[in-house]
Amino acid sequence: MALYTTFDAAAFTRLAEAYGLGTVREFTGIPQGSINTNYRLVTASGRYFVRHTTVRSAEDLRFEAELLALLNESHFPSPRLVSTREGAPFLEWEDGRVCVFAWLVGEELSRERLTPEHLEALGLELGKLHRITLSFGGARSNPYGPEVVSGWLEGLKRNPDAELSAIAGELEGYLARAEAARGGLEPRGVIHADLFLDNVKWLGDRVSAFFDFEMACRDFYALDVAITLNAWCFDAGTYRPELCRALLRGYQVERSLVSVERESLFGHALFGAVRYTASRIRDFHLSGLPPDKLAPKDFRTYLARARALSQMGPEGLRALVGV
Ligand SMILES: Nc1ncnc2c1ncn2[C@@H]1O[C@H](COP(=O)(O)OP(=O)(O)O)[C@@H](O)[C@H]1O
Ligand SMILES: N[C@@H](CCOP(=O)(O)O)C(=O)O
Repeated sequence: MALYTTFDAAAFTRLAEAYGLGTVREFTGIPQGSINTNYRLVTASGRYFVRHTTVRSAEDLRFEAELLALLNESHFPSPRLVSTREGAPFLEWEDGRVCVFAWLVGEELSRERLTPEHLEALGLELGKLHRITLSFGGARSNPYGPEVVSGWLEGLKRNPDAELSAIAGELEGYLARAEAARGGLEPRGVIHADLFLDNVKWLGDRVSAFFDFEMACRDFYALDVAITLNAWCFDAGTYRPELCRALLRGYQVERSLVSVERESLFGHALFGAVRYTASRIRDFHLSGLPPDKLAPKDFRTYLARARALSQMGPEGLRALVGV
């Protein structure tokens, strides 16, 4: 979320009043995240995660709130969104919209600690998410689909930094290859769309929550699997086969990939690698915020994924992940 805006005690007092949270005790900015401003808020009634957005629409926030309500009802490990006193899922506040979540317990895992057991558990929960949300009626298309990513690359090609401009050209080639290798009549439904290490809390070896559902939308299930694979199973320039296989093993306990999804996995992974290389260049590399306000995320590690995928090709990826 980062810290794009600073809020003072008076603003948090107004917020606590609107939500009925009791007296404000402390509030601290959180530099992690990307496009929102986040705070940890402690009041007389407990600890909360406060997310202020200037980007998301009321419809986006309603989709997220309704999805979280279904996940909570289904006992899926997910955040509890706190409603305002008037029962609304968000509030127009400080020139944007704010959501308040109960503070989550657990810890985020670092890459060095990941084991196949973690990936199997993660895959299982991702499969459950896809299964549970079959009954969800909300509509939201992917805000970061191929047309949007292509527009980002167009813009980056005009960047005065020759290296960035050359990378944008390289990414356009990967995007075209990805688009040719995915899609068609693939199963679609509700996906998280941003399942990175810093969006999952763990209690021991158990997933205690998937969170940050702000990018959740309707798109290909296999894209969610591929985004997760890229995020969790690539380290020091290479995909780790034992982690990839464990992720797919866990996922398929809940939901088997159909043949067209196995074939498209490469296209989704390459698309995901391009999309996150480009968004990291835009949101982090070019942001201008110092690290105490925006914890940096390296676009080169995503470029490395795109290059590795491009080299291995569809059959190489299928062999690697065992599908
Ligand atoms: N409900 C929560 N409880 C505790 N910590 C949270 C909660 N939501 C987010 N965080 C922390 O804040 C960080 C940034 O949140 P995140 O939702 O990923 O931001 P962004 O949407 O900007 O990427 C997370 O990595 C996590 O450490
Ligand atoms: N997960 C993305 C950036 C989006 O930030 P998040 O904090 O909302 O996950 C990345 O790592 O590039």
